[in-house]
Amino acid sequence: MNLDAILEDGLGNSSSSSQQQLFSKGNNGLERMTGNRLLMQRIKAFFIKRIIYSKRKWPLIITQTFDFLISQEPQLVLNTSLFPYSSSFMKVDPDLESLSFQYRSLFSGSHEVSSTDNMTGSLLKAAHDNLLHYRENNICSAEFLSEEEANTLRILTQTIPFHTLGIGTSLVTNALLRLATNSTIHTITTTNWPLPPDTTWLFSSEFSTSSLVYANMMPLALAFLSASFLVFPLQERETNTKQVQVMTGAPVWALWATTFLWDFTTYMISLLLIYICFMTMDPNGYFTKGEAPGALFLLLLLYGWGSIPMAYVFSFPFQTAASGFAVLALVNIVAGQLMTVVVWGLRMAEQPTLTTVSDILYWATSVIPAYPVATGFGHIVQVGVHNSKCNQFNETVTQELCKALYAFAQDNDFMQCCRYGDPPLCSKVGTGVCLEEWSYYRLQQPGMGSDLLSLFVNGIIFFGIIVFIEAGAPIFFIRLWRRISYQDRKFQQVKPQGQVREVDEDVVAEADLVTSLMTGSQPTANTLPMINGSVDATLLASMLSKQYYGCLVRAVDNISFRVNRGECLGLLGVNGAGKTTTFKMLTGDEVPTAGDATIDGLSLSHERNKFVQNIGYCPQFDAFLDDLTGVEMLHLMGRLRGMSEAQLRENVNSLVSLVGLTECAKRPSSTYSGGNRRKLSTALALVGNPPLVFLDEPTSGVDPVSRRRVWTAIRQAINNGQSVVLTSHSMEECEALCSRIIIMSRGRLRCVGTTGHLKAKFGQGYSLQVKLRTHGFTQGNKSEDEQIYVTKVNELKIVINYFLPGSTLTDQHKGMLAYRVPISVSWGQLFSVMEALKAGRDPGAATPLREDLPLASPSTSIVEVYAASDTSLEQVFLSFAREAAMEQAPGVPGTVTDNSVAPVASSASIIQVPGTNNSLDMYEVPTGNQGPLAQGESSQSKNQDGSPKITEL
Ligand SMILES: Nc1ncnc2c1ncn2[C@@H]1O[C@H](COP(=O)(O)OP(=O)(O)OP(=O)(O)O)[C@@H](O)[C@H]1O
Repeated sequence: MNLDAILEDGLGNSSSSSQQQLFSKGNNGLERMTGNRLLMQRIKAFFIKRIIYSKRKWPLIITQTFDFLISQEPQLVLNTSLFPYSSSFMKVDPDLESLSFQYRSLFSGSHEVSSTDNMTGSLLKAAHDNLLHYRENNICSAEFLSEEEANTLRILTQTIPFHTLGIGTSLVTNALLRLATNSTIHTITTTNWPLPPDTTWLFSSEFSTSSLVYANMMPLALAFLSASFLVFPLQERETNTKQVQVMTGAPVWALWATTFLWDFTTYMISLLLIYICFMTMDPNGYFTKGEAPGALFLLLLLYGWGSIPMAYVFSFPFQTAASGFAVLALVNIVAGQLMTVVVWGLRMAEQPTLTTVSDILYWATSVIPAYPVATGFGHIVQVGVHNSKCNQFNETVTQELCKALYAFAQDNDFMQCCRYGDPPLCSKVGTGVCLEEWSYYRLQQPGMGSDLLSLFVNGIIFFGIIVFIEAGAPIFFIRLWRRISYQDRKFQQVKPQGQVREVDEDVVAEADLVTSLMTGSQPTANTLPMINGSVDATLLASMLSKQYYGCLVRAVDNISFRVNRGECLGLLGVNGAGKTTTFKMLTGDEVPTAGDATIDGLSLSHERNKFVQNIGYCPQFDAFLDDLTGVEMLHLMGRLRGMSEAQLRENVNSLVSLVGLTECAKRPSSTYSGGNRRKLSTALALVGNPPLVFLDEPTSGVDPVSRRRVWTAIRQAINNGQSVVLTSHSMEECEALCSRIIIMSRGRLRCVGTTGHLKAKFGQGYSLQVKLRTHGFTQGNKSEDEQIYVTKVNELKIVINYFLPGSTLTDQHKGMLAYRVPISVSWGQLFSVMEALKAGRDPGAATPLREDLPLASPSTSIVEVYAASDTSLEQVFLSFAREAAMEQAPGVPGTVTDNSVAPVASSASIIQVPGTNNSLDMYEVPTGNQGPLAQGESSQSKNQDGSPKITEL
């Protein structure tokens, strides 16, 4: 089976009858793997994910692998050919004509040398004539001066172009060589080659500039390589993909272990390439002689062990891969380059205080792997330099040299290398010290033992930090801090914002029921009507609250509810009501400030991991890896949930066709439209049939046809016995799917019950929507039209209140009025009044005529069209939303936005209407913007039967 087949289908049809005992009958009739087989399947799923990701992200992998090559520098030969057109001057005293002749012979072709008696004058004139040409082409001039004591050869070089000093020196030395040999055959070539430098320092000092160069250049390359390992875990965390994977019950250590193994394997490829380069391109032999190759390999290996988990730790605090990568690369560069120079510089000063500071900095910076690897490179070079001091010449030359030095210069350092003779020659000289080779691994500097140890410890520390974070230690410390700092008590004292509302009796009864189910106590009389037979609840959420750090208001305030088995519970509320926060607490993403929840007895606060394993979660923002296709993501989640390959294929295929993803299922999800991404998120929550499914706005942005397909998938899950909690801003969706609904407002539960119950309780009567004509009353006079519109709207309100007694204005915009009409008004009455108004007729034709009414005079009707319907869930929802808006800004009408219309009185307004018998009638018009009818009507505005109060004067 090829790789693609494995990637798509997993390990193929490996389940056989003999393996059946490895499965357990899970929820909803699906068999789930258990024990080691499940663990192996999950590890396999994680690896497949990384293979696919790496396959799609090949540019990143290539960059990771070849990143170190950026540090290679070519060598540069310094001669006049670097400047195509040079012109310079030469001043020659008569005694040095022959030398100057040789000098001039080094210039040919486009290079020009002019003789002068006044060098300064000539240079100034050249600069004055053409400054640009002077700066860029007058690279070096020379003076050959014959003076009394000695002849002087002076070179005057430009400072702006690079390498002029080197070129000038090369010209002069070659002129001298030609003069000395009287031939043009021999030349001295001058090169500039920053890495590696020449070897003249070999005998001068233990400290080598070359080792500093290595210590600086290699970490630069490695800084980016190791920082790149942060990208994948950060993406997984940031997109919530990690959370949904862990919620399947897959052990988080397996996730990290597979991530590390994969990254380390990738790193090993880079390591081997770096290693081969060192072994093949090492002219000085620092890394190829003796123990050096082994030491280098170990250093690079341990750098991977230390730096990869450090990248993982850095993936936690950042929100985007770009910022995390940049900061980590910077930290690596500062530790690996800047600190190396600082520590070595302080040590070079050879002052006790500075040496102590340098030692402290050395150990402090060693916690960042970039530093020990940098010093490790330096130490390899230093030890190599030390060990090869005596290997500069072959045996014969060394012995001859030693004899000569022993005779004439016993204090020469090279005497340390004279180890032949008995006793060895080196032991007989004044210093009495024979050079001993150092081990690369010794702990004493410049051995690299301490560097290797630091890297090893780094790995353990960073893995320890990951374990610490994943074990929930931060949560533990947050709770501890809350307890120590009395935050819990302060939380209890926080008063809910806005006015304190009466709590609905159903909400109280639901909370009582949850408490009695959680504690096993007897249900109270309140709850008995809610228990229709026995209660079989999957989820119980009890007194959950969340107060975000630094916020005065609780995002969720003491809510209790249950979700029955095989039930779809709708969680409704306006933006910011606290729905997502509720989901986040129940999925372990946020820690509740107070309260607890259980799923089949597993407690959120005590068994968080086991609790969340039962949940399939479709978060508000899509949680999947964009580089994987829909099918690959579904396979990943199914495998993590322990499905066998055969069941998985079937389940995935059916979900893909159910939600309508067939066309794009095999494309990377980065190419999906917004609606298709939501469909995939829903399918991911449903795959593997988890017992409880949280769907946070699953169909936002999904077209109406596809939405119904998603509904079918959700209904199928409910029919399977799965429980679903759904948030949606589509009331149609909630009515179609949910058997019970809870409405949240400003963090609190406002009502709970079946849709029928909520409509009956909070939405009595009908809803009437009237679309108004806003112009066309005059012959195009806009301001007159406006005035007539305002008058007519006010008249219409009076008429509706009169002919449809008890109607309440619930909403008003320019061009629209919305009323709630009580049941006491019959459908027939409603339609005949509205039809008359629409036709511009007097509604008196349908009811006893009152000639004094303002609309009785014939004119163009303001009613363009109207619609009347039974109260919908949306209207119940809107009434709560309006109530919340009014609470937020008391005194400001919730949704009345039509400033052109005279505002509806805040409690009741009195409008005078001319009467037929010269008497004045006064109508009290009830205010719009009231809460749900069940919360009580204004006694001022209504009679007891609900009709408008009319007072005749
Ligand atoms: N991380 C946070 N820090 C501080 N406040 C937050 C945080 N997350 C949410 N909130 C606040 O908590 C309240 C509830 O937010 P939440 O996202 O739960 O609402 P919601 O009902 O899901 O809204 P929507 O329908 O827009 O998704 C809001 O006032 C929000 O500003």
